[in-house]
Amino acid sequence: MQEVGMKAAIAGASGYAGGELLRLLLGHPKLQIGALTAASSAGTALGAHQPHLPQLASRVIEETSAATLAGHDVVFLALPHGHSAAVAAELGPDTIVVDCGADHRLTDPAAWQEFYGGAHAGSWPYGLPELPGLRELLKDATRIAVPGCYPTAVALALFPAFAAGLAGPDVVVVAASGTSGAGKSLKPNLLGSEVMGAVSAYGAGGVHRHTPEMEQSLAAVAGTPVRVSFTPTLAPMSRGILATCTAPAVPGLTGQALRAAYHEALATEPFLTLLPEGVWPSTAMTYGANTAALQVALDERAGRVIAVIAIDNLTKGTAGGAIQSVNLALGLPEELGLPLTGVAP
Ligand SMILES: NC(=O)C1=CN([C@@H]2O[C@H](COP(=O)(O)OP(=O)(O)OC[C@H]3O[C@@H](n4cnc5c(N)ncnc54)[C@H](OP(=O)(O)O)[C@@H]3O)[C@@H](O)[C@H]2O)C=CC1
Ligand SMILES: CC(=O)N[C@@H](CCC(=O)OP(=O)(O)O)C(=O)O
Repeated sequence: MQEVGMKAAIAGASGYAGGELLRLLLGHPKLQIGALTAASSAGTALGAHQPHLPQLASRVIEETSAATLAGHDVVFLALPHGHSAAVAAELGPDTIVVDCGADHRLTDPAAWQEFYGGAHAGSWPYGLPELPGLRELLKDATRIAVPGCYPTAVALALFPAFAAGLAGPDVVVVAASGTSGAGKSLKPNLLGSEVMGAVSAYGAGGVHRHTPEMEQSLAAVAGTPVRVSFTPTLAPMSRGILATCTAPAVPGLTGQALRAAYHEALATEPFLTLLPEGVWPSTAMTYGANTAALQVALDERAGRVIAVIAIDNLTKGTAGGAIQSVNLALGLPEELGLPLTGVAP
């Protein structure tokens, strides 16, 4: 694979995920920014949509088509669900195609049908290198399915417990997300006056489309089916996810053994941090960084493992995670061009 002067196109360049891809790619030493494409904003300057990226302000957005995306080493698709498969099918097998949407994440067509509906496009290597076995799979991959933002948080929070056989398959997750998780288009529950000054639940009762994706990842680690009860909430912030994930503790588990398992699983992971004992994750710790901040505890009274994680939904939860997987696929250092530090306070 060529290593210098590689070009990346971004489809969906006017959106939130596209904007975060561009922000990170501007600092990537091996990937140059090629075509920028979208839909209704085609023909307009990027500066009208991503004013925080002045270096690219005069670049003109093109229509999303096989022709505009051709001739790139990497194509990032940051399009609404259901729009990636047709575009990807027209791109050559040597192009690395990265789907930031959901189209290629689920391996089970029945789960796709239940939660998304319509034809299942098939599954691609899942872009979460930290999960057992996936880092190897992503090396030399030419098609990559970027995980959903909530499923990224939940899989990273619980994989150490499942990999060590310390948790049972009855998972409960309550997670708060910033509003950028919903994309740029206007939605009634996302108007400023609905969001400011309030945290609200939505998509509860087993209906959120990220549920089967969480179950798929955790089952692969556990080697047994896993059930997830997931309740998302919206928090009055633009970015960030804070997920509290719990699962039954295996009999006899001690807090010390649980912590040791997390310590071991995370020790060599460049983007994952087990916080010092007593320090709990906050979304501020990972703002704009491709990192995850974790804490774990054993609730002895309830007999449950409690794992809390913070990520930035647009960075580790989408664009940063996507570039991390592309680095692997290109044989580059996994951390290349990716921020490892948050912003404080
Ligand atoms: N936001 C997040 O935290 C996360 C997002 N994702 C996924 O990334 C993808 C993009 O999300 P996000 O950036 O938030 O969404 P936005 O709504 O912010 O942006 C959508 C982008 O897609 C373009 N677009 C819309 N319809 C079409 C079409 N028919 N053909 C080509 N381009 C089109 C839009 O262009 P135009 O402006 O011209 O209409 C825009 O650039 C989605 O699949 C989303 O689920 C994944 C993980 C997290
Ligand atoms: C806050 C908010 O609305 N979040 C979105 C999920 C974020 C997202 O982009 O989902 P994908 O990764 O599947 O694209 C939601 O709950 O539908």
